[in-house]
Amino acid sequence: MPNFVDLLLDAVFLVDVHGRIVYVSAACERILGYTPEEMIGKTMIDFISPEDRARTREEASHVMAGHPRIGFENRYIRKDGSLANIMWSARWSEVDQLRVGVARDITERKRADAQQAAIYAISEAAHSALDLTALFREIHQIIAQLIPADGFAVGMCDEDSDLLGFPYQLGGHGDGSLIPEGIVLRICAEVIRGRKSMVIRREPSASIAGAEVSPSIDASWLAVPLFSQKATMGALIMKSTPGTSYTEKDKELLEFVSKQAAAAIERKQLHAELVKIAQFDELTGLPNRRILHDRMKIALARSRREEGRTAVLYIDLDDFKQVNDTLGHAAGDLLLQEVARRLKQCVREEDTVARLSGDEFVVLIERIHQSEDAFTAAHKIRTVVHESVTIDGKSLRMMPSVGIAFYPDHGDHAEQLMKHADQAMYLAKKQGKVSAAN
Ligand SMILES: Nc1nc2c(ncn2[C@@H]2O[C@H](COP(=O)(O)OP(=O)(O)OP(=O)(O)O)[C@@H](O)[C@H]2O)c(=O)[nH]1
Repeated sequence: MPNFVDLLLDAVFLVDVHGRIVYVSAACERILGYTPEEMIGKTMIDFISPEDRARTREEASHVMAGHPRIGFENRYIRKDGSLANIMWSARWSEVDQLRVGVARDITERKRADAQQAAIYAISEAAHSALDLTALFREIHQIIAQLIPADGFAVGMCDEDSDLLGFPYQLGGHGDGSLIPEGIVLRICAEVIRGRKSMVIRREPSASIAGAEVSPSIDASWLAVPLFSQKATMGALIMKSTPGTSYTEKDKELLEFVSKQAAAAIERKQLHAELVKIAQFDELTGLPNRRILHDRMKIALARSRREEGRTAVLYIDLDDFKQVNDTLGHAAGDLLLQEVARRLKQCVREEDTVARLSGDEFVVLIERIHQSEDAFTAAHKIRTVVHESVTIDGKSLRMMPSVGIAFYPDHGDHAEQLMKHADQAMYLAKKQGKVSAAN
């Protein structure tokens, strides 16, 4: 074979009928780390990644049966233990009784393609995932395509308490339990605090945050921080499959993908925050008018189906303005929060307590058997809200006026019922007692 073959960037292999390498060009050293001398005389299949051996054997028989092929791909184990993705052009030479194969190293291209695909997939998931949990699940699946793992978890710092929690974790066998090992907590805390990725190989002597890793843990760990625009919001952590170890390359890959993952998580968190703002009253945390309207529509549809009754209680505090005027707006805010808390106490978990605006609240009580049930709730509300409350060292007593309207007695639709309950509340305010719509 003339020498110029050694100038080729691809490696040329000649393999005999028994699968033994009889010649390989110099490029094999650049691609696989072995010199031609180290490869010649060896069985080709032994260099192939075990998962790819069966289909490579099949492919070789096909070529040897006289079917030349361009584009077959498989993975080889390099001398340093890493994997090389190879694309082949091969044919069988009947005269020479040799398989001629040209091997192209496509590892970098594969990696770049996989990274690109992962980035697209993650930004896609940021839009399509219904909530954060769904997004974490998708991020896990996308990363699992790139880096094999037996377990995956997302650690997130709570912004207020600074505590580390694991909103998502999955063991490799689907049992969901990656975290029994306290090691996960320690690695994540260390990665977040140090703002630096970590690869823990399987050496039993490895120490994390001053603690010895148990020698019984037959796994390698890979963790990278998730950076938000402002701070480190959490970390991604992966546990390797038994017997394998993560490399610096894996770390670089996960760091690369984690940037996209962090952006997607941040976007989803912001979205969840906006949805919350749009649905809940900021001061009291109660559902706002919009959610009340939605829940009323659902409740009325259910009542219609079940031929049941639903009560709407319209509540307005008497002389609330005076609290603002005498003690200040901040004191008024505290009072409204306390009233919200007490109103929730007065009804069942499944009933809705909403704040309409200012000192106006609505309680929606479903599945009322008799009108008396709603009156009982209204009297309880008057009693509980009227109990004294201390604000800024001053003891106050509020009295709510409560008006009630019933489905189907006072209307079929939310708007009609609200109007009737509001009118009943005005009547109650005048009369100083609970009032029902006419
Ligand atoms: N502190 C505080 N006050 C608010 C808020 N929203 C509205 N208000 C005030 O709540 C008061 C409600 O007024 P009204 O219900 O008309 O007055 P009221 O004194 O309760 O009178 P009656 O309902 O007739 O007994 C107004 O002074 C508003 O400025 C809020 O979020 N915080």
